[in-house]
Amino acid sequence: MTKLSVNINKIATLRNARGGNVPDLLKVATDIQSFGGQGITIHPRPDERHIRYQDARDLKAIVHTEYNIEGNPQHNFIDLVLECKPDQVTLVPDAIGAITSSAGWDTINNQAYLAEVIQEFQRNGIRTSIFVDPVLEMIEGAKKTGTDRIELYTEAFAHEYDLGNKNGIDPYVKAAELANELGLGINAGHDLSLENIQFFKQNIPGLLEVSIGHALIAEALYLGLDNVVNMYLNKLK
Ligand SMILES: CC(=O)[C@@H](O)[C@H](O)COP(=O)(O)O
Ligand SMILES: NCC(=O)COP(=O)(O)O
Repeated sequence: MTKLSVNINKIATLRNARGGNVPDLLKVATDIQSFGGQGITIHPRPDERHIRYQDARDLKAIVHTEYNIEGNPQHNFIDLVLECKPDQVTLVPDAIGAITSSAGWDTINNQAYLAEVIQEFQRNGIRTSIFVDPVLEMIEGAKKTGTDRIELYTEAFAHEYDLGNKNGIDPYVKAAELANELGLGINAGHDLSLENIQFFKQNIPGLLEVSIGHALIAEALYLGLDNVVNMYLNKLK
């Protein structure tokens, strides 16, 4: 089974545009779970342009499905995650001020650093996942960090799929096969959508979880949040 974790960054973007509490992030997270969403993902960025650190704390009491916090493990982020104790932390090598995530970890050059941070989270009972490109050396490197899971960075797949090129899945299939062989759990995310999710799910062996935000919230403008969550759940069966 592949779990759907809904990334609610864009709800916070909308809220922050007016400085009040509309839409109410905590209510949206509650509703997504009652609609069937199997997890909530947030990616607090250092400038707090969408998710604020206080949101991460407040969500702890609200998320009764799987709580996943993503981010670059700088000191403030590490402290926040250790305080919130989510079910899972996903480490992403974002540059400060990056518009969005744009690359996976170099798991070879950052191996010692990642291993140290991962151990700290695991000691605190938090499952770890690290964001990686579908490159075999990087999957092997991920294994050596001790992480529980990897998150395959799916932007390249989504881009190729949009262009009508289904071969864009090939590196992801090879990466997933290797991850399965090595005993790494597999998550995936970035630019997944109602258009491409079923093809991705059907081709990736052992896909445990997808986190989807940007497209899902945009689709909900036309189709409604309840409906969209259930459309994803059907495609992930
Ligand atoms: C790791 C990943 O691919 C997504 O979480 C992405 O980082 C979303 O962040 P933004 O909503 O800030 O674009
Ligand atoms: N980890 C990926 C994620 O949470 C959502 O990415 P996107 O759907 O907003 O591109």
